[in-house]
Amino acid sequence: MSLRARLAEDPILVAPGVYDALTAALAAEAGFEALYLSGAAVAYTRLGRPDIGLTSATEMADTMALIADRVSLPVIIDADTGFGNALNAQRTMRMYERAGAAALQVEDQSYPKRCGHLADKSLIPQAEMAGKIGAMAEARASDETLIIARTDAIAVEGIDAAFARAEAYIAAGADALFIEAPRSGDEMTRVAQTFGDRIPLLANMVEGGATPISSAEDLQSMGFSIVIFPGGIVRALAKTAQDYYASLAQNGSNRPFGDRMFDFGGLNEVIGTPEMLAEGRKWDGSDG
Ligand SMILES: C[C@](O)(C(=O)O)[C@H](CC(=O)O)C(=O)O
Repeated sequence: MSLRARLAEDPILVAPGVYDALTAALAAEAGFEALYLSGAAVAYTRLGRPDIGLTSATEMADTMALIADRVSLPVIIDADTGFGNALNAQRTMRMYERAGAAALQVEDQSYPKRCGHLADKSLIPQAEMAGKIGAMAEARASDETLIIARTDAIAVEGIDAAFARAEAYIAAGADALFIEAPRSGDEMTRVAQTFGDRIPLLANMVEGGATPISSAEDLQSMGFSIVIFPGGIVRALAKTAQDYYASLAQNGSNRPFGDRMFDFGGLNEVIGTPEMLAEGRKWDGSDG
């Protein structure tokens, strides 16, 4: 089923954040139907730096291609601002589509952008963003590659302006809508009531961010069609890594941490080592 068709159906699509082929494989194994390749998670892990527009389109496209080579799930990729004007956004669309993305999320921040849950954001004009969406729609090779239009206007211009921008982005051809960082349950409900029955709506759950955390079930009953948990995996892994290194530094051994980590065989199972070695033997001429 195409992502577009899936978004028209219940239940809400839960797309966990991933940032490389390993996290994508683990999320696929857990049974998710789609993945979210988070720009924040790539900045956190590849650069060890915040989500403030430092990562490049090429780094994201490379990551996307590695994930598409490893898992066959649809991937929603964070295209940030499209990395410039409409022409840059068209190039980003073509690159990400070739790398295997099923949907691109593009936002109306001015460059350099920042995480939607940080202060001091700024926006490009509404008409310029509408043009960017139209340009991306024209550049895509397949109409099944979805454009998820994000507005960051709530924190900058207020919720009414955010809704006006969202209307313009729908008119420009957005396939789904992402109104970033509603600040209360009440604002979440307003977003859902205004748009939920007209276009697939995305909810963004950032632990400790501006929006109260709700369960997928509650978001579905509000009227949302997709929920992403973009950075949760990095927050979970970073905490484990910090504890792991502290334990190793203190003990000079991994033994005290043993019940919190895979051993050699355990990780090999996860990454498919037995299957790959068997596949290699099938082709290496050793079977006679
Ligand atoms: C969705 C997001 O664009 C991302 O990069 O994953 C971020 C999430 C985050 O910073 O945790 C966002 O701007 O909300």
